[in-house]
Formats: sequence, structure tokens, C-alpha cells
Amino acid sequence: ETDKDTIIVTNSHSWKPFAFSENGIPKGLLVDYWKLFSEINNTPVEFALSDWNDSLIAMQEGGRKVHGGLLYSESRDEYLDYVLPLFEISTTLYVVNDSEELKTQGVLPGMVVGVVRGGYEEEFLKTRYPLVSTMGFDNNAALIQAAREGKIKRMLVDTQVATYYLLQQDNPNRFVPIDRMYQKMLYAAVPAGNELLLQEVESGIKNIPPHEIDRIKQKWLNTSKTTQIPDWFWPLVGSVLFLGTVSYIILLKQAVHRKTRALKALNSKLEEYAFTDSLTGLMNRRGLDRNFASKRVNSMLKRGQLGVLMLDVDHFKQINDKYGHLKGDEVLNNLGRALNNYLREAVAISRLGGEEFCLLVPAEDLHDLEVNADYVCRFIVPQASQEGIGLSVTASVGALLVDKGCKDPSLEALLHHADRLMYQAKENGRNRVTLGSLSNQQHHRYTNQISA
Ligand SMILES: Nc1nc2c(ncn2[C@@H]2O[C@H](COP(=O)(O)OP(=O)(O)OP(=O)(O)O)[C@@H](O)[C@H]2O)c(=O)[nH]1
Repeated sequence: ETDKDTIIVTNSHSWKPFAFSENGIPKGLLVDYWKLFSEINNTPVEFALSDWNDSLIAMQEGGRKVHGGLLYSESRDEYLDYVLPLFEISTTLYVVNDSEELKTQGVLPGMVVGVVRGGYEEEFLKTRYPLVSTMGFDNNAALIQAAREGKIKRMLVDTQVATYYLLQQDNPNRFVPIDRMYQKMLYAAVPAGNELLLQEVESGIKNIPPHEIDRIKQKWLNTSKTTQIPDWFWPLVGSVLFLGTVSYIILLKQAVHRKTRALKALNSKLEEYAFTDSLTGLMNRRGLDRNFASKRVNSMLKRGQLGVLMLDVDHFKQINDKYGHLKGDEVLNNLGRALNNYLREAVAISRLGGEEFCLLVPAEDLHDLEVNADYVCRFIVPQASQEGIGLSVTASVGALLVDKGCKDPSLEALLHHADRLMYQAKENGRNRVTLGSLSNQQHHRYTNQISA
């Protein structure tokens, strides 16, 4: 398509929200409308916004011009050809908001009414109400300014325009609408007699989709909605949302923290349960494993000063059979408590299951271990049975000293050898200790037997 010649669109420079200029930039509903016209029809458009009267004079001079939007009047018809109606606007009489003025409706002879010079309002008043005086202003901004300053008490302005200007002021209710004077169509117009331009503009306008026009009208005519929201509103909403979100996150974090702490406490409790024998409260086999891995046991092993005592209650089955399982439990419980109370130097006291207990004790040498084992067998076990249910209970003990150079100092191996020593004690008549040591040379070596 070949480039078309530019169309000059004339209109007011202070007819908010229809056409106005802000820092030299044309804006408003009609400006958007003609920009759309330009885009859709590929016709370059330039805006010449001026005082209202000057926009009419420019049209009288002719040329490739369009008046961007105005009302029909006979006087204008002399030098304009109207194209198509764009949309309807209404015009309202505004009165200063005081009781005296509000008493009279409409306009009366002798009244002075502010209007825009050359505007349709002026023509309307002069033809319809010849006895009313008009005071002309160059544009809407000047008119509203005069109203604000109290220079006029009444003005006839397009409703949307007045609303737009008044809402921008600190006291928008200073002037109030009292009479809608007329409602008329706004037209685009070209200089009279330019048939080609008339047709071009007419078909161009028909190309604009109605929903696009609705969108522009929505944007500019819903002024009350946008201007009623004060400047601080959105920042406030933003701050509230921000603070809300931050507080929520903080609360959430605190809740997670609390729950994590509770969970940790629960976990460590569960862990303790997993390492503890529920009947006696001593450590179980898993607890012994953990204890055996400790630094203390390790250094005892390295120095060859770890003693392992394997203790098994004698004829425990008979106790159960004779006095019942509960009594059996009580015996085990008492024994556990007594071991805990009287064998302070023990590194670990555990119940491996049934009536079998395993103790880790420090032992300088075999003699030292023997003293400890003997103490267990001859003092602690009888003590436990006395303190308990008055039964005379005995136990057999295998006591193993782990030598410095022991090849396999795993708990598994140590328990195995201590167990064998304990069985030897059983075989030799129970209620006694069998002593042995585990070196790199040999497996456990029978050393001594003490009968209690
Ligand atoms: N009351 C009670 N009895 C248990 C528990 N665990 C195992 N027992 C019983 O302990 C008894 C162990 O019996 P045995 O292994 O035959 O050995 P014993 O009767 O002590 O005989 P020796 O060990 O040979 O002196 C069995 O009757 C088991 O039922 C327990 O937690 N509570």
C-alpha cells in the first residue's frame, strides 16, 4: 500500500477527557480514537490541539483536516461536512454549592453562565436563552479554574469533562450538577466540500471494530473510578500484602521450628527406647553396641584394660516355674538395679536378653578383673536376691580380659568368648566365676575358677 498523506486532526487542548495536551503530548479519548483510526487504515495522523475556537477556525481554513469530535450546529454546518456520529455526550449546568444558588433550577434571564468560547454550550445558550449572559473562557481548564476561584457561580459544561476536571481538585463538591441541559452526538467533520476526504474518513471510521472503541471509552470515561482511588491506596495495599506475607512466613517458620524441636525430642526419646531394655532400664544389645564404639572403650581396648563380664542367672527357669514369670521379672529387675548401684566403675551394664547380662569393666590385669567378677558373684547377686523377693539366687560369670594385642577385638568375638567362659562356670557347678584372657596367641585361656 502506498503511503497516504497525513491527516491533521484538530480539537481542543483542554477538553479532558476527550482531547487535551499534557506537556505538549496529545492525550484523551478522541486522541486514542484517531490513533486507532490511523493504525487500522494505515493513514498517518497528526494532532493540532488548540483553544476550542481556534480548532474551528483551523477547519474553516480547509485542507486535509478532520475535526476530531464536535456537536452539530447550523452555524458550523456552513463550513463543515459531518462524517459519522462517534458517540453521545451530555452537557450539564453546574452551580456553586451554596444554598442560595441551589434554590433556582435551570437558567433565568439575567444570570451569568460560564462557557467555553466558541463551544456548542455558548451557541446553545445564546439561541435558546437569549436573555442569559455568557462569560466566555478560552478552554475548559480556564473555565473550571474561574469556577474554583469563585469568579463565576454557574457554568455549562460537558458532563464527562466537568467530572474529570472537578475530581482532580481538592474540593470536588464545590460545584454540583443541577440540570442536564442536553444530550447530543459527537461527530467527526471535514472541511465543507471535500468529498474525497469525507469518503475516506467515513470508510476509515467504519473499519474501526466496535470493541476497540468500547475499550477506549472504558479507559477514559470511567474517570471517577480511577480518580477516586487516592495515590496512597496501591502503595498501602502493597505494603499490607508485603507485611502480611512476611508475617505469615515468620509464623510459618516459627511453627516449623517448634515442630522440628518436638520431633527431635521425640526422635531422641525413640532412639533411647531403641537402645534400652524395657524390663530393667539397662542398655540392650543395641545400646551395648553403641557403648562399645565409644572412645573410652576404644582406649581401654588399646591399653589392654577392658574386661567383659558375662553373667547368667542360675536355674532361672526353675524360678519362673516355681514362682511365676512375674517373680522372674522381678528377680531380673532387682539384679539390674543392684548391678547399677554397686558396680559404679562399670563402663556399660546391659541385659542381652533372657537372664543374661553383659558388663564392660576396666581391668588393669587379670587379678583386677577377678576382684570385680568375684564382687559381682559374691556380693551383688546375693544382695539383689535379698533386697528383692527373698529368694536365694546365684549366677555364673564368665570374665574375659582383652589383651593388648588381641587379633579380633570385635564385640561379637568378645561376647562369644565371654559366653564360653560363662558356660564353663555353669559346667563346673554354677555360682562361680571363670576367668580368661584373649591374646593374639590363643583364644581364651582358662585361668581360674572361683566358687562363691
Ligand atoms: N521371667 C522372665 N523369664 C524369662 C525372660 N526371658 C527368658 N526367660 C526365661 O528364662 C529361662 C532360661 O532358662 P534356661 O536357658 O533353660 O536356663 P536356666 O534355667 O537359667 O538354667 P541355667 O542357665 O542352665 O542355669 C527360660 O525359662 C525363659 O523362659 C524374661 O524376660 N522374664
